[in-house]
Amino acid sequence: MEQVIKESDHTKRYLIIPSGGSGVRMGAELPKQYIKLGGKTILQHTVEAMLPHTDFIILGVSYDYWVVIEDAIQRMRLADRIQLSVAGKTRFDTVRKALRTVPDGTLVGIHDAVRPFASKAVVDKCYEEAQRVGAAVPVLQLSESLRYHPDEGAGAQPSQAVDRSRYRLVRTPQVFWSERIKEAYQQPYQESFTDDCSVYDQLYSDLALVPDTTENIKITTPDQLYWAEHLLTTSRQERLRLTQRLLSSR
Ligand SMILES: C[C@](O)(CO)[C@H](O)COP(=O)(O)O
Repeated sequence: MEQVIKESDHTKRYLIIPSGGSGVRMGAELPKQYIKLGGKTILQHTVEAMLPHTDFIILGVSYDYWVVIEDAIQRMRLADRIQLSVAGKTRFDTVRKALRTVPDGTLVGIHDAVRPFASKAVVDKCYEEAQRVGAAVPVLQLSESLRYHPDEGAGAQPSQAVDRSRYRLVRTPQVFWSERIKEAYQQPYQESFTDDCSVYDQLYSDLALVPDTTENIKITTPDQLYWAEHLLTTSRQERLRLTQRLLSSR
């Protein structure tokens, strides 16, 4: 008999962190998730930040870093809640492989290895909203103007201003009913799949947008390392206090 999965079944929280990327945009010798900030790799910061909000974490790791990561995990608290899965050649392959280990009828988030600053409130809200509607993603409103830039080349149209209020920047963790995103990841890869929602969109339209905080940056380029170091060395309370002081200064 076919198993019927209800909305209320989606309570267990899985999280996949694809960590097989090479990080060419950072221009460092190591992939960006293995750069150290405050004595720990960015990946370790991300795992430590996400563990309290999830039941199981699956790290998609390439064979080159397998032993090092396994060793780092052994020394972490709650190591039994983390498992490794072999990374593929692309992010899409890595997520597809890791999804094989996730049971149906659960919630599964997919989160960038280089986003260690997702807030507790936003992560919880993404899992809660995904449980309710099927999928949820943190997004940020734009505070700068936006232009549409058509393809270059002969006969190209000029660039155009667009209405920024209709657009959102898309962040992670992106959370789904596991059976839905597993089904979506059965599709062949397309270039338009820049994140997991774009894979999900092909089959489903139920997706909640959760307002994100600006701090949940993806550490991609060298200048973002400064921000990351600052965010890691000050607590949220300290930053709020400083902001209040600056706002009230004359
Ligand atoms: C998933 C993502 O962070 C959403 O904004 C983004 O698409 C990842 O991009 P990358 O080029 O794979 O780092």
